[in-house]
Amino acid sequence: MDAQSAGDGLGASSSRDGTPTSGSSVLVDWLAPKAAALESRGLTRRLRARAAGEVLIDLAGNDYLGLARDPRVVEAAVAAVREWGTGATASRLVTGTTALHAELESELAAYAGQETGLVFSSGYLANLGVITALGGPGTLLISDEHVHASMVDACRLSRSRVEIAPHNDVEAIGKALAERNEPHAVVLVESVYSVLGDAAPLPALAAVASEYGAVLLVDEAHGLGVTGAGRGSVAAADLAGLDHVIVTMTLSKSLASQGGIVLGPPVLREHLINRARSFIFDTGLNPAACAAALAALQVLREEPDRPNAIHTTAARLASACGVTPASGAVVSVPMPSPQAAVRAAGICLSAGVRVGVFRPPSVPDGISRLRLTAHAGLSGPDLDRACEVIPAAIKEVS
Ligand SMILES: Cc1ncc(COP(=O)(O)O)c(C=O)c1O
Repeated sequence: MDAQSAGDGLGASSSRDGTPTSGSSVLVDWLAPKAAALESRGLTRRLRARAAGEVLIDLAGNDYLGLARDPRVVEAAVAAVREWGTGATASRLVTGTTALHAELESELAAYAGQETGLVFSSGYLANLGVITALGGPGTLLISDEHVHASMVDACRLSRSRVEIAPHNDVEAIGKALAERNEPHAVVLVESVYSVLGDAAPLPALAAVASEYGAVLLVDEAHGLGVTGAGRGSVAAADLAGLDHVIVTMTLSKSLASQGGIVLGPPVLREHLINRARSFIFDTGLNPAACAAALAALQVLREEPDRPNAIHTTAARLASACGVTPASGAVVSVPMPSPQAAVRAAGICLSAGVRVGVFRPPSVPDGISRLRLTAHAGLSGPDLDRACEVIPAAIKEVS
């Protein structure tokens, strides 16, 4: 294509010599109609920067155990910066593995009852890494319809055949496993679902996976620090350490840090070190994040009652909003429309209570929701206030 015809293709946004004309550009012409379409459906997302020192009752963040500002966790991160510097300096396979990464992997594996762990720089990348490393033409991936976007994206990247199973439908999963032609299969679920807040039937899933020679991958992003007295739902169901049950976790919720981990037998860890592209080609997790997660884990070991406060708070919030009690920290309140969800959240915010809003495409069933996260650190008066403000806001917009 010559310069002249390339210029013709630019349309109204550029002059014929390619210089941009005012008021229009290639990107504006391309993206503004998309933005307008989102806006008309009430689905525009906006960033809101938190101000330092802002005082709000927080039911939107995922600091479930209230450890993000715990002095023990903060000091551990600060000490790690002094000791190791501000970054990991390279990928894990080059210079990005420190003694803190190794310690975190063995501590977290031991805590969750697993043989080994491999730390990634986020939970998203942990899911991406393990699923693409196990996936490929000889592997069937069966995914619950409500799994997190990181698992959905991993399925898309994996080059595997993918079957989407109805939510928590063990029979459908069994059927897909029985009818497959692939030698290998992985079933993808969350222990506690991040949007609905309900739990997966793990014992039945592990049994059906075992019956058909498949692997069960459980994302414990919302289980760690919450279910099974903190150790997660896989440990609570006595499935930890089984050869065919593997786990991913994020360090960014209960452990008040950042990062992710894959837990399972040594043969899996070895395979991931050699095959998981989001491990190999990514800079290692910041050592300070490892130190914070280790310190939070230590608090969890020393204060095993901490997760109980999450459950009592979640139960109060669910009852105040008239919804089913949650299996973990996430209380999910269906709303009549995305616009109503956003308005209700706005009313709560002006009354000093921050709640989460989930709208399509973040909700697999298309139903917009308020998402309330129960925190162990919430004081009695703050919880009372939240239980007044949120139902009133829901009533006002419904
Ligand atoms: C179920 C689930 N898996 C994975 C992730 C991704 O974890 P991270 O935020 O560490 O990337 C999240 C977090 O939002 C999640 O809710």
